[in-house]
Amino acid sequence: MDDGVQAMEPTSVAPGGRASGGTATPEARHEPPQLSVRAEIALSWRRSAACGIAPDKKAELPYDPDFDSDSRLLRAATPVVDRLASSLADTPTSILLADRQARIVRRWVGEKPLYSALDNADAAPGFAFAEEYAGTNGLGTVLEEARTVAVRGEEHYADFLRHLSCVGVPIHNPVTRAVEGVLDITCLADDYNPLIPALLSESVQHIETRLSHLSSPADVALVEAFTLARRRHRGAILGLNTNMILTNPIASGNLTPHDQAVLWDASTRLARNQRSEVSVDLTHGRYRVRCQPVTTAAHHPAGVVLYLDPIRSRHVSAGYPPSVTATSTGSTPPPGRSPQWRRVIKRIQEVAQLSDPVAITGEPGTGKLYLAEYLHELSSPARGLRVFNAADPSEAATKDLIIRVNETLEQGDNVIVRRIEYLPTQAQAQLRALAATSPPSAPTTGRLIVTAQTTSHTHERLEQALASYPHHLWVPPLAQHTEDIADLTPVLLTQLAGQSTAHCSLPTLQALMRSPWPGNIAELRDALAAALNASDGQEIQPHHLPTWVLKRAHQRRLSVMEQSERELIIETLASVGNNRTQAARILGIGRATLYRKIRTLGISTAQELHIGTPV
Ligand SMILES: Nc1ncnc2c1ncn2[C@@H]1O[C@H](COP(=O)(O)OP(=O)(O)OP(=O)(O)O)[C@@H](O)[C@H]1O
Repeated sequence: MDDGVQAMEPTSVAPGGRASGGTATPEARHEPPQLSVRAEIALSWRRSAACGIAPDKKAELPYDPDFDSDSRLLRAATPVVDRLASSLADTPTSILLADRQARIVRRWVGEKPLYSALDNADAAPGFAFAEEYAGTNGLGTVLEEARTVAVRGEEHYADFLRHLSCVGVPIHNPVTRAVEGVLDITCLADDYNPLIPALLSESVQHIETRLSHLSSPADVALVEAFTLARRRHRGAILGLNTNMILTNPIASGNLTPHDQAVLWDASTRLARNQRSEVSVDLTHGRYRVRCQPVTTAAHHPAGVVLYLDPIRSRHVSAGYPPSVTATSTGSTPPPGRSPQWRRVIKRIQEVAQLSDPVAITGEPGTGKLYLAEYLHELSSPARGLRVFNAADPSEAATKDLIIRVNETLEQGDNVIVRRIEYLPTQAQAQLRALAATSPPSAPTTGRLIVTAQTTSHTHERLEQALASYPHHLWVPPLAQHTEDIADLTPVLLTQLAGQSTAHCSLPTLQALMRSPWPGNIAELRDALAAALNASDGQEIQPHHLPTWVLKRAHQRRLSVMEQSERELIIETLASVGNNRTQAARILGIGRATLYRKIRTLGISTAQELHIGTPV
């Protein structure tokens, strides 16, 4: 009988030491014969093996019971599945509803004995069955394949699921066509009924219709505008709002998540400056970006459609002038492609051709030392480099410091003196005098570079001292070049993790770009260090970021009242591990009110707290 599952040619396979077909035994699984399994199962086994899943060990599935019980998926699915469940009551079947992370958000169980079979397999609300944790199964594999999949008994990759058979059907968002979740029927392995897929498909159709009625007017307006734009424009197009990102094939093939974050930032700046066009450097070159704001029928903002047209090829414009590329100097330019940052790099590049002393100033943590070291590498990499810190009490004996700086310069090594604002006026004058006596004409003498923290309150004497250096470079605060955060984060994460496996998801980058960063790059680095710690070292999601970052990263100007309410909610959620039931109780409001506030105060729209799917 046609069971509604796409027919597949059998394949001979034994992935991960896994035997196949209905004859596998625990022993045979370790020394498997090459048997035939359906191709989709074989593929899934290969993925499971590649994830390092041990078939004979019970998987440690991620467990998070604190999901949004009022999510759009649950609201759309519950009445439909209630009806299906009542028609299946007293049958040996259960129905599972999972979100797009393959986490079970609700289950309906027919006959009572099935409870223990499901519980033994952790098939209960809160547990996530993504393939990377659970191996081949009727939830995670459906999400991987984005289509209906049946997994019968021994087709499961892991032993702890082999007493069950299941079929999962993906639930698509009718507006975006993205998969929103999975509806699954699970039964004991021998109770599999080939009618199940058809039964599920019908229910899923009803759920999708209900989802379309629940879609936000903003999402519907954006999808409509994007669909229209697709027909008219041959190049890359993006549709963006805080809930979703839509791309045509040219855009999805060419844009990295970083590019998407850069474009998101560009569109925000365009809106702020009421401009409609900007040039942006992306991974594959420079693009002219035109921005079309989209509104709902009621004239509320719904997002933007961005049209991208290439200006030059990657070879000409790599975001940096060719003369500062890694190959020309042996050093990598500090990351960033904003006009402000490029100006800094260009100045360093110019100054690197000379050997005069240089003063680098800026707010705390803007990367002055990093740039000073880069200047050293660009100008005279063969020389040694010594860094002195005037703020360090152990180096504060200024007389010694001046002597040691002098000696080092005379030896021909370059010197960086950090935080010279800590030096007494007289010592600053001595340092300046040293600078004056290390002339460009003395090729054997090292180069002096000083850095100082300056703010709007910087003392006039320090200003004068700095002005007397032949070259004075000012480093802009990070708030003035937040678009560079997309380029900075991978470099900072590599600095922190020692390797480049970790990366930020787009919502995380969006949250980072919305933050004001009074402590500049040093503070961004601290935030990423904390996030890295909280994550699994792979993908950093907004909920991994420290709450102080999230608190600042609001999207719209809130009133003072709203702002303090927002902070209170974030703090309360953080204090109870993001458990919304507890948070609502502490705050003395109902859960539904809390969800509404989370949404209206812009806490969850970028999944900042990982407290459910944005709606
Ligand atoms: N452009 C950059 N790219 C990558 N990492 C950077 C960059 N700028 C700064 N960092 C990192 O950020 C941290 C702070 O930078 P740095 O010490 O250079 O700041 P600073 O302005 O000299 O600080 P201070 O104001 O305390 O003197 C360092 O860990 C540094 O490695």
